[in-house]
Amino acid sequence: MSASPIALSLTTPQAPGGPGGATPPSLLLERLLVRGVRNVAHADVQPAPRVNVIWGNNGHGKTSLLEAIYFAATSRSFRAHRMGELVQHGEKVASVRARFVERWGDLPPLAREQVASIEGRRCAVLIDGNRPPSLASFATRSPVVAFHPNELSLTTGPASGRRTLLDRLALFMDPRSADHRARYDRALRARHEVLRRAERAEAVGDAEIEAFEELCAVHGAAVTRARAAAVTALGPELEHAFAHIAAPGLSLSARYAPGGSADVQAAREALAGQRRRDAHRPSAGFGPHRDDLELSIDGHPVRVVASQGQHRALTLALKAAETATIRAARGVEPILLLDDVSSELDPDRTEALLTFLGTARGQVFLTTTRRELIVTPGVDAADRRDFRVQDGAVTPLSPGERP
Ligand SMILES: Nc1ncnc2c1ncn2[C@@H]1O[C@H](COP(=O)(O)OP(=O)(O)OP(=O)(O)O)[C@@H](O)[C@H]1O
Repeated sequence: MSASPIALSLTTPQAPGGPGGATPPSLLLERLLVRGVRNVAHADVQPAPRVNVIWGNNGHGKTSLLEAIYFAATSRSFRAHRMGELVQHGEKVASVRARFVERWGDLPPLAREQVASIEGRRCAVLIDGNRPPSLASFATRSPVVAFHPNELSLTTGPASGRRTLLDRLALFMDPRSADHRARYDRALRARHEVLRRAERAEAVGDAEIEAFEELCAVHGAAVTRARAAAVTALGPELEHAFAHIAAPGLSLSARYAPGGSADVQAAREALAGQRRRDAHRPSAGFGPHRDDLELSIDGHPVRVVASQGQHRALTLALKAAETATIRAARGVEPILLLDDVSSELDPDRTEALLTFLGTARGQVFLTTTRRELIVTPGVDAADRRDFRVQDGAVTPLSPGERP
């Protein structure tokens, strides 16, 4: 198959005081030690500050390496349903140790070591040897944005994917939102259980139902407010990114479609009024677990009017907008993790994505099976490093080894 090289229009950031002013604050992963993450039994990686190309054949561990970076930064995975999936078969523990450095112009760099590990179902995290106050505070320290092929269904798939996107943004804009979300989910499940017991004529007091509804109303309203703020911040970034990536002249709009209410009293009343019906449904008919992010092109829902190419462009625009929104909220360039983007996209769209993401000026990790396609003409040799992944072993390649 013949394919044109993907020109990554990245540049090496200017030194402080150079053209364009001070270096933008950025986050760098300087070193990564991986133990027992999927098929990567052991890896010691020292990435370049700008572009890192992770190259290898299918099924050799490229995505697992990206997943390890994501895990060290967020304590989560971008693809696992259960975190235990990351633990290498036959092992008990998976762990990743990462040295992150924040650079803020002329100020001395801020370095820290983050460790994330899983043992059984337990996930533990440390920052410089200390437990952070919460997983949310851990996840916001080192912002990363991952883009992997599954996300190509972000605009066509279920609303849960879009809610997850909003929650990631909300986390950076208001770290307490993650706690509200967790408490809301627990209260919602508990209310449902109580309603079912009541339906089976078991003795359930109104006070018990009201207590759970109160928790649903309070934490649900907080989730609704946080997601509404996330959509307000995301909207303009998304329009800008879409205009850049898709054909010009199309107007894109994003609207928050809440399934609940930001008003606690209104939420209380809605839940109380739906008890009988909710007992027979898989979940409550009211609340932020029913939220969606509605996207439309020229006033028509994207589900109905968008072509396949436009869906892809829109997904890329969502990731670019996520990056910009997190950058604005956190104040540093997020690290970008791009998994096998080129295999799913036509060359024009891929180039558009990479051109757009190139303006982000942060550290980039990307996986590919075709290393010869990734060309980075604006990047100094010292700012790019390529790694080969074979049977879970990660080896740096010298620049001379480039095809
Ligand atoms: N818990 C696990 N323990 C050991 N191996 C695993 C585990 N989970 C997945 N694997 C295997 O790890 C290998 C690497 O998977 P990975 O998705 O990282 O490959 P990849 O190089 O990104 O492939 P592709 O290019 O097809 O996306 C696969 O062969 C997979 O079956």
